[in-house]
Amino acid sequence: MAPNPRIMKAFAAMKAIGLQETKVKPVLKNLLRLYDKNWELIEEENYRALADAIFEYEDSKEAEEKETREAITNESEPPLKRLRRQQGGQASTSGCNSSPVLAEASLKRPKLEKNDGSETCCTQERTEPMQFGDNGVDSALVSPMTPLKNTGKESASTQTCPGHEIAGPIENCRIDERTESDSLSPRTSERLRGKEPVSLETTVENGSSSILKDKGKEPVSPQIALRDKRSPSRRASHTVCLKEPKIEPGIVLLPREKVPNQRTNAFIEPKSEEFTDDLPQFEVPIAMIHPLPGPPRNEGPVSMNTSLSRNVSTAEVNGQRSQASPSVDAGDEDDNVSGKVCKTGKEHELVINPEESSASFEIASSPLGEVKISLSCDSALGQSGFHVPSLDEVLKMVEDRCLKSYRIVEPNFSVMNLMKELCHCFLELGTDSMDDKAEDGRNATSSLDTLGDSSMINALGAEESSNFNVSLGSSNGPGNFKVLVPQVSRLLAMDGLYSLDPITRLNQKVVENSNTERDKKKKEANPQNRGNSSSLVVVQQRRIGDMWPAHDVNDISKGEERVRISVVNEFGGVQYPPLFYYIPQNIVYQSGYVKFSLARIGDEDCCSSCFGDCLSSSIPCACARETGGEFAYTLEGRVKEGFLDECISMSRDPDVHPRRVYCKDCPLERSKNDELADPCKGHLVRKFVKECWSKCGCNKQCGNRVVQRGITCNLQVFMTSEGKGWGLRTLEDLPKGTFVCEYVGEVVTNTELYERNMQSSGKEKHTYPVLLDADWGSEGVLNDEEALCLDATLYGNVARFVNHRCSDANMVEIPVEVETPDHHYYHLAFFTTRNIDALEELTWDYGIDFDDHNHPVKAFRCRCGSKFCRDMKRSNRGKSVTLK
Ligand SMILES: C[S@@+](CC[C@H](N)C(=O)[O-])C[C@H]1O[C@@H](n2cnc3c(N)ncnc32)[C@H](O)[C@@H]1O
Repeated sequence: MAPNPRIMKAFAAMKAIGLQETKVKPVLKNLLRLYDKNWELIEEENYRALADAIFEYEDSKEAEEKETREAITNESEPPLKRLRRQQGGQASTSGCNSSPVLAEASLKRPKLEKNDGSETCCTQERTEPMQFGDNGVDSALVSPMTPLKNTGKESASTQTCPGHEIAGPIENCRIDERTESDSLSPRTSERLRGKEPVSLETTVENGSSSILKDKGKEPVSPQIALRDKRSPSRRASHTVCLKEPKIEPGIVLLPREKVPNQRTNAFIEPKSEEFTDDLPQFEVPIAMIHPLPGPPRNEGPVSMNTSLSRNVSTAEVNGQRSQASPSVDAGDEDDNVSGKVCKTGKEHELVINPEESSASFEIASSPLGEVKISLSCDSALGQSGFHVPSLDEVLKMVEDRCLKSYRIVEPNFSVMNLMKELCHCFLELGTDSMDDKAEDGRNATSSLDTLGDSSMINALGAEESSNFNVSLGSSNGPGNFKVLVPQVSRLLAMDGLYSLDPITRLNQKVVENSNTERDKKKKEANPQNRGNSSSLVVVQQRRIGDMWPAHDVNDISKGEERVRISVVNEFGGVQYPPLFYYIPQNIVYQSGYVKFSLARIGDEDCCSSCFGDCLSSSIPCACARETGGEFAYTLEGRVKEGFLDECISMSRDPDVHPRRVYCKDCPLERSKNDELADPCKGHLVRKFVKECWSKCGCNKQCGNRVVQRGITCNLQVFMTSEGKGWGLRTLEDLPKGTFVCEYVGEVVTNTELYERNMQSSGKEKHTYPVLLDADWGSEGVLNDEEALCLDATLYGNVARFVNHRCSDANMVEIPVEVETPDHHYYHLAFFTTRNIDALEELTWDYGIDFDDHNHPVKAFRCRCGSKFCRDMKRSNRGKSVTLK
């Protein structure tokens, strides 16, 4: 590609004032991005903006280096940046302390467009550093702006793209990682869409972005679509071979236009940021959460028409104004309502007499929002042998009756929730504006103590205001059912959360005992162990605009998995994750080409003559071909150590794995800066596991069918303490190599993902797309309509809660072939990288390069707590704070 004359001019201008290209290039890149490639702004006043920016950058870099030096001196430890370079593959797997770090979303956009132009991609095994550079921009490889992008694991030159030197047909330089296995049994060459599997041709259209991942420590994979903003005459054609399947979760593909500030940040990023332990607003749901409309006000046998201004409330029963209950104090004449003013004069009470004259129903709230419900029923009076039944019994019976009588289809319906709903409605109706305290609502804490102190006074007292108490009346009196709800802010409705999480209280105990009573913790944390009180603790989350399914905190999978997966927040605040639909298997959204058919599975890709369990056969069947003629799984259903270790090493220390594909013009790099793209850093050739499937003769329990049988571990979604938002943990000890879960989501094309991101606000804190790029290098030309991603934002499984951990994550992702030998679509499965104790958080390395300041959008600030954390500034800040 001919050097851009404007770039050359800029370099020349800067050279004239003593600034070398190496310093100029990264800053220029960012400036171009910042100014949307408006060269005029850069060229103005003899490149003043550029010069200023370079000096500013130099200053901030100097300050940062100073800070780092100080931290190193203080701690007698090598800088984490170095650790990252040197120890990526030797990460410790235990004893990681959690230094809190802030999080932020990392946003990218995919667009790989097909090009029928020149072949610009090559794939090859790289052992020698190769030189690059014909356009005067290669100096970026050693740019100060990206000191760690090249990681030190390999010299700058080793990352340079050979493409400029390697001409000729792609076939000549492409590598097929399945050579060995193919020699055992020819791999099907059939390709979806009828394309020859010889090259991946991608037209990267300028003026837009595309990024997926740049681990910094390893090659990157393209995740970004490139939208054409250029004139056709300026389009560049690039053929790209991609073979690096490192998946990028937590990276969402967003149009650059939506993140102008982040672009700005990227430019000035080298300055350290203020450390704060404030929790980021993780609870901002991924999906738009609208304020809930008030629940139906005129439904059911009792219609309440309340008009609450200050202490005023009225009630009608079946259209008639209610009679004051015996408890009503008629002294509230000023308000001219039938209601009670308590001694404090600050409570109002709504009294409804059901049709039975002998029953009364009371609901009251204090100015602080505490709500009391009291149902008095004297029909038992005079009946001999009356005893007070247990609350559980009563609730169960009522629920059974309600389910039958009112044809309630929601299996998680509970009276307690009904009562809570009542309280919420009362609060909602009695409050002027829902908007004022929307934020507070996120922090509202509540819990359920079904057997706790029944004293209404205590329950309403300030100290106890976070308890939810239920009690029955005295044994010799009428059944008097009282539900006290403290300040459960109606504002929780903003998040669709009626936050009466019963598990919270149990788990508060877990926290208290965290160091000493692990077994007890396990028991308490697992709602499956909580005996028959579970009927009380199913919390029904309200629907948002009728669009969203409620979460069931006892089992977020709602029975879709073989095990229940509970949800807990031990810290109060929002009790439920953002709403999404739980799906146990990937589902195609619309255009993704995922076609399974038996006809596509050749004899060499299945074991039709097998019977029972393939693993028990002395000769491995055809399904072991993909893994070199040996099954990847042990008889216990774990990934074999050797295979696993190789996958782990590939993830942690990719540089020791030379098998890569290199793009001549890497779309990922172009996505960062399409005019001054860095050379491709190479894409790892990944190892697949192949499982038996329907065309195989074995049975479902065959040892070579692990991922397809789904989750079997006891898992729990929990609120992390480090500020990473929700996370996933195990409730049982897991040996190394255990399959935990698959990353499940909607199968979307890059184009669809791009379109989604165009519509997103760009403010999402958590992001959930992952690229299925593990086999791109062998797929020939993939354009955006063909390249697939998994998006777990709206539809997903528990894997969407797995947080990132730098380098020493306790899970690794392995691509798994199940239904189709074509690796265009595959399953992404998580296996443990070591023995994991119950209650440990499950993590995986997203492969984010936190130092890549060239990214148009910054990654979240990492709070992984690993001593190998690659988010340098975050880590250093954490340390300096610790030292104080
Ligand atoms: C796939 S989601 C993981 C679940 C997420 N924590 C939640 O609450 O839904 C990825 C997002 O989690 C957050 N996250 C994951 N790992 C993190 C880490 N080590 N530090 C800070 N935030 C993290 C980031 O916001 C990221 O975009």
